[in-house]
Amino acid sequence: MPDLEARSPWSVHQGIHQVKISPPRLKVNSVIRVSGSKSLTNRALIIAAMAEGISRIEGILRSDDAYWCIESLRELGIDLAIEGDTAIVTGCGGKWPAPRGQLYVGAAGTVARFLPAALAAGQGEWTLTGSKRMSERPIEQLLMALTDQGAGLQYLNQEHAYPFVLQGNGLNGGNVQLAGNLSSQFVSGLLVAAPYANQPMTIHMQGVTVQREYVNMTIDMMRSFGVEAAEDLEQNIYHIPSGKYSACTIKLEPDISTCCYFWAMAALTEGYIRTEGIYADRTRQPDIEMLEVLERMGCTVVRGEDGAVEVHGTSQLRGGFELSMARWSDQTLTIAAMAPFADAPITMKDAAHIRHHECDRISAICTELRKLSIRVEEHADGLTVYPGHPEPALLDTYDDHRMAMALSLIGLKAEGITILDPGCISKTCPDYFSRLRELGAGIHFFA
Ligand SMILES: O=C(O)C1=C[C@@H](OP(=O)(O)O)[C@@H](O)[C@H](O)C1
Ligand SMILES: C=C(OP(=O)(O)O)C(=O)O
Repeated sequence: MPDLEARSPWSVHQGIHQVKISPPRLKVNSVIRVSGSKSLTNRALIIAAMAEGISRIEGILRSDDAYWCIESLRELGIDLAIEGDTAIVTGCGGKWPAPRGQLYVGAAGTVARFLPAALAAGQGEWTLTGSKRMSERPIEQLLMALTDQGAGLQYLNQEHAYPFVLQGNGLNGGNVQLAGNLSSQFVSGLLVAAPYANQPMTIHMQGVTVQREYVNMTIDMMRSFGVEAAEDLEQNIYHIPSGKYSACTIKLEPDISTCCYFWAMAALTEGYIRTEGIYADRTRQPDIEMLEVLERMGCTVVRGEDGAVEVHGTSQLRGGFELSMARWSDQTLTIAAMAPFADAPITMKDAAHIRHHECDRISAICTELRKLSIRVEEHADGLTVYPGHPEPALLDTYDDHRMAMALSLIGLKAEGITILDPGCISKTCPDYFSRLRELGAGIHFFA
């Protein structure tokens, strides 16, 4: 059952239980403007809230994940105005105006993992709660590190999990050990808060950090607000000097994870999609890797100097390869949805940690592809999908926006695809189905 409490006032399709997607009569052919990156939006909002001065963040994402970030910051006493897709944030210099409060993070991993460290750097006591799924997602390694750094933690249900009461006593700084094998968000959260520690901090990462590009996005955002964190890949450490963020005006890149669905639509329908505002050779967003895979599948991709990306689809998608999703695992589901239409099997691996995302994504996508009579093999860290003709089916989406958006792609090529709980897309892309309709797909909602 979806946790509807996590659907914010910015969510859509309330009371709609199913949506049937039918293939467009014509090939998609459109220019798409995608909203700001969810990951960049929540980084910029939290850092701006900690900064000295008033920041202007242009191109924010208006979705559930951003909404709960904004609401949490307002609950902390931050003066935060939203004008269209611009946020004006009056920073507190690391001293949260409201030293007590109830913070709800929804289903947003970025808020759930970034806020605790930012609070621990301050003084106060707050109760943090989240969606049902958030209480099942890993956060122990981060909370252990914060405890070592001086935070007080009282768990209200399961140990080392949401919900909990956090007492901020300031961060000690110095050496911190942290693992990144379950999520890159733990180190991102600690990095964001580290400048406000009582002394410079050195984070010693233990082993491999998944989706490490997101940590680079964090470091870049910190730099935009005036703090330079140093990364030593050899020693697997991050060193953060003491300091404060300075307010700035920043324009956020579009969300490339969302762009991937539209690029996939061109691939699947032998159509054409142009997105703008993305400099493919400069972005840190790891899902940009999708473009190379679309080329490998036979599409033509143009990476414009002007920030335009064009994807031209092909009559027959090519398969017969294996992909490591370690760097860009959010697109595992998108690739899996396209794979039945390739001419040979596609294997995705190195994505075990997505079993801890909005749902156990490997198990979920295998289950739903089998409902479509697609042959699929589940592996501990991924899956192999074989070519096939999806049969009509009613598909579950597990309260997971990426399950809903990926499975909907199948409806652009196969008849009879209906998915449950379309509103779950509100986590990062509330206008997804209206966009699909604009592109010519048949979209029929059922209460
Ligand atoms: O830091 C971020 O903005 C994100 C990090 C990744 O999570 P994990 O590192 O937990 O896989 C990614 O899947 C998520 O969509 C956004
Ligand atoms: C895993 C995701 O989000 P988060 O971890 O930020 O909730 C996602 O958007 O696919």
